[in-house]
Amino acid sequence: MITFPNAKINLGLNITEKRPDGYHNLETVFYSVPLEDALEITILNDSKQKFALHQSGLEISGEPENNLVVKAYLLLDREFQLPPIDIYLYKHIPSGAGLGGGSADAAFMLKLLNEKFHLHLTDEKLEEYAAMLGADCAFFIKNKPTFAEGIGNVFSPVDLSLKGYQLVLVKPDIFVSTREAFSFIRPRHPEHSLKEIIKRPVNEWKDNMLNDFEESVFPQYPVIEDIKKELYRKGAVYAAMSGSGSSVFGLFNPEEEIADLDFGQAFCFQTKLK
Ligand SMILES: C[C@@](CO)(OP(=O)(O)O)[C@H](O)COP(=O)(O)OP(=O)(O)OC[C@H]1O[C@@H](n2ccc(N)nc2=O)[C@H](O)[C@@H]1O
Ligand SMILES: Nc1ncnc2c1ncn2[C@@H]1O[C@H](COP(=O)(O)OP(=O)(O)O)[C@@H](O)[C@H]1O
Repeated sequence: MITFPNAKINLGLNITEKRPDGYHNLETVFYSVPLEDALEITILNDSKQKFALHQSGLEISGEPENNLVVKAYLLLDREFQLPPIDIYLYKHIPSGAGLGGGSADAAFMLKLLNEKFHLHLTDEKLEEYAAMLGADCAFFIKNKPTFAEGIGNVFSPVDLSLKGYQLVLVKPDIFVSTREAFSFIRPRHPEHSLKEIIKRPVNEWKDNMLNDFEESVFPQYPVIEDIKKELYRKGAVYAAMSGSGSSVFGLFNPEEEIADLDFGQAFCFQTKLK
């Protein structure tokens, strides 16, 4: 059985408070985009091992045991004693990009196991498991436009469609650690809630919607800011860093002719949103 975990972008991100547990409260809107990994599982007949992870595509740092798809499998295996499986992961979503690729893989693995092994878990239950694997992981269970608050795990639906807009995603060869990006932030409450700003027309977002991580990440990596400026020069109606970086996305009007994009060696993905 195969599935295609997709990336997300953050439309606005305000870091409002540091909590006693070291985590931060934030406000953001998660929006799914069709940049996808491929994830397949088959039953493993060699019962000496619980799982075998076969990885291809972009490299993922760390040991297989720390891969979030494995953590997702082991989490459900503890509860439901699942058969051993082969896991095939084709990685296309860059890591350390603020695109939630690892979190998407984990959430899609939970959904895949639920379906393959007829576990009958509801979306709400799957969200509970996903939240144990990463702060933004649960978003990918329903995978619909979502306003997130708390540590990024308290959700409400957002009535928003960017259908028809052209998306350009650029990821320079820079890995931003989410943990490190948080450590440079001075949290503050925004003047206007993102919940209100997101309801305004896309062409008003530029002057109103902020990603607070830009303030801490841009001075450290000016290349990332340059990409954002270039996207605006090319006619983006809105451009911003996604999550804690290092990817930057631009939204272009449906009829806009985007000319001569050249981001050198950076990973670049372009699509019309559906
Ligand atoms: C902040 C966001 C916004 O989208 O960044 P991106 O990962 O997308 O860049 C996400 O919510 C991130 O979610 P996720 O990447 O799952 O975070 P986790 O693995 O749970 O946390 C990584 C580290 O970031 C810090 N962290 C994370 C979330 C949060 N609300 N406050 C924090 O301070 C903690 O130091 C934690 O150890
Ligand atoms: N399946 C996976 N895909 C990507 N990264 C993974 C995966 N499993 C574990 N990781 C680890 O998670 C970290 C963050 O990856 P990812 O969630 O893709 O980035 P981001 O938090 O920037 O959206 C990486 O450093 C990587 O080592």
